[in-house]
Amino acid sequence: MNAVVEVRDAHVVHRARGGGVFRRDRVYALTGADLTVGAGETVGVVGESGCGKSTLARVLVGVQRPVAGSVAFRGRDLWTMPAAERRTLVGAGVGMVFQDPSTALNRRLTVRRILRDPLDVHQRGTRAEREDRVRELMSLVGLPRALADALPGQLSGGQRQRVAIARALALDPVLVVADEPTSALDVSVRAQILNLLLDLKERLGLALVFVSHDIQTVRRMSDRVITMYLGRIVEESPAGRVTDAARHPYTRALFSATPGLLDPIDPIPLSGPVPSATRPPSGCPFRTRCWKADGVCAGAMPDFSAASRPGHRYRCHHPVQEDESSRDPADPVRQEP
Ligand SMILES: Nc1ncnc2c1ncn2[C@@H]1O[C@H](COP(=O)(O)OP(=O)(O)OP(=O)(O)O)[C@@H](O)[C@H]1O
Repeated sequence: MNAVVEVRDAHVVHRARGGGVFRRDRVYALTGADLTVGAGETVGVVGESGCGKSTLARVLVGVQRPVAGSVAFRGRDLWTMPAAERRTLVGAGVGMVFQDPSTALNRRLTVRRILRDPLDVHQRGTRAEREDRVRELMSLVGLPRALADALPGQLSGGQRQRVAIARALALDPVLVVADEPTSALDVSVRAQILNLLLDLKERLGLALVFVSHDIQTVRRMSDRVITMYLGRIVEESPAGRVTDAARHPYTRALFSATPGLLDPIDPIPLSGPVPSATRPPSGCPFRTRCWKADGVCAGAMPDFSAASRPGHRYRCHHPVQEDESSRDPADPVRQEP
């Protein structure tokens, strides 16, 4: 695989929010993350709220420095190069699309200025060429030219997200990272924005990392699905088979709870809350909610095992069998953190 970005054993630890200067709690937002995104592929990232999806996205685009581990963009280690070089390399090579275009766009700038800004900052072409590029970008994302002088507040939510996507594409990136790009939009325009992203990805040969709570959408959009739980990547599987071939109990449970599957599977209810990211359980972090967990799971987080299909791997001591359709009826054995 021709790698665009490679994250190796990345850890991100935050100081817990609130609690004043004497509070020393640490939030383990990302632990030992390994991920390679290849040229032209779409990688979906799923997991419950707070599991570290956005943190992983921020690490991928070089705005969050891991406390340990490495991030290489097109083969170059981002955190050993000077900051200015990193900003130029990532600024031109990666586009980022955020959840809420109302806050991601400067309210005082016209569409034209918003789209010209990255071209000005990176000094791309002459002024006339930049204006041409702005028109080209607007047409690429299906925005009428008449909107060039509009302010974000004069646009609909869908149009604003089109502007945000056009801005992300301004410098011809090789990778676009979209973090919940449709969750702030009306249901009626979500499909249009998703189709636009897929269409652009195909036309421009982009790699796309797609972070979403919407598991069905991730499955439809992606070549590969990454499942995260409490700061860890627990499974990586080809998207087409994720509902029936996933081996990690958490991936199975997550997808089983998704309405609207073509082939519905028996729902696997997860009991109990997600443990705190300030005090993750020892061993496998999912063990406190897992019906398969035993003492082994409390001891250590297993390394990745390769499943039978290429591109499919998981970290679990007691993986679900591929033909195991539902939760084991035996009483769940849950371990205390
Ligand atoms: N700047 C920060 N300071 C302290 N804790 C943080 C910070 N950013 C994230 N966290 C914590 O790190 C963990 C991972 O957060 P992250 O936003 O990556 O999760 P997420 O899966 O994207 O969540 P959501 O789906 O709700 O957006 C959470 O426990 C979150 O509260």
